[in-house]
Amino acid sequence: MSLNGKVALVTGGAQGIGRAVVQLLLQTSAKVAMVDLNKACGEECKAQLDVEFGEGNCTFISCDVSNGDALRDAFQRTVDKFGRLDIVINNAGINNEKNWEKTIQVNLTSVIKGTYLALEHMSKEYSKEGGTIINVSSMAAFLHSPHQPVYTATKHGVIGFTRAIADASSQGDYGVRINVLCPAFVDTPLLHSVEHEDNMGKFVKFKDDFRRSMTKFGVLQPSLIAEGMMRLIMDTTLNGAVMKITCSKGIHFHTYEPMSA
Ligand SMILES: NC(=O)c1ccc[n+]([C@@H]2O[C@H](COP(=O)([O-])OP(=O)(O)OC[C@H]3O[C@@H](n4cnc5c(N)ncnc54)[C@H](O)[C@@H]3O)[C@@H](O)[C@H]2O)c1
Ligand SMILES: CCCCC[C@H](O)/C=C/C=C\C=C\C=C\[C@@H](O)[C@@H](O)CCCC(=O)O
Repeated sequence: MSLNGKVALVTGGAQGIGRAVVQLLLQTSAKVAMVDLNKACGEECKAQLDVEFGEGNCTFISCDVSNGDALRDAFQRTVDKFGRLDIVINNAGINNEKNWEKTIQVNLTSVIKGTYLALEHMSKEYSKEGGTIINVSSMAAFLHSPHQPVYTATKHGVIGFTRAIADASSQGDYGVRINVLCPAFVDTPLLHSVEHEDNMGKFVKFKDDFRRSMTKFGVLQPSLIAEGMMRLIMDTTLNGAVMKITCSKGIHFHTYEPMSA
């Protein structure tokens, strides 16, 4: 399994799930642009990856994905540095029910913008060579919690948008496969943010419910989510697929009823 000659851009790549996929992409010989808001974490992560994989394979771009101009610039800088773009993972996400408008901006609006920018750089519509996009949703889109109403809404939105744009890609012959990934609970710093009133506002009172769900359903490691992403990247038959990753069923796919009149 090699991605030699391929270039990937991963948002939220400095930590958690994003970091695990950056690592796996480098292991499979892709060049990677790690796009993240957290400059200190991003620079430290890049320094470690340079030691492990050699300089010149990974670049860190400091960027807030909710700033449209900065996100556009991050895509351009990736192509300027590595000469092309083949894989885009719109992964950056937050969990903030207090500043819920920001949650919509980061988790949904930026995923939509990231998808459109990816298409500008990869779609045959723009005379490019094709590629693949993964948008990160959550099992919260299937098993909601009273603790995270707006987070849940954004993750539903990511699935709806991704399935529709994937259809547009296949019908419009864009040459770009676009899929969505829904992890259950994953052991990352984000998961621990559910404990805090600064993030959760009045919904913090449901944190015991949330903790019970974590105990019931278990907590996954980021490396398994990266493995799921690699499958979405490699399997050229997949477009508009909704991959779920849970402790009970591992990596599997959601099935939808065919539409009837
Ligand atoms: N951890 C879980 O249990 C879990 C479960 C399902 C889905 N997810 C989703 O997976 C994705 C990654 O989450 P994680 O658990 O790795 O979180 P994390 O907080 O560990 O990492 C997220 C990364 O995104 C970056 N980021 C946040 N806001 C940003 C912004 N505006 N611009 C650029 N970068 C930004 C952070 O700096 C961080 O490096 C998110 O979309 C999240 O909703 C997480
Ligand atoms: C701040 C981060 C929040 C993360 C939210 C997280 O993604 C929410 C997960 C919610 C539920 C997970 C449930 C997992 C259940 C499975 O083990 C299984 O029982 C259900 C399988 C259903 C299916 O795959 O069809």
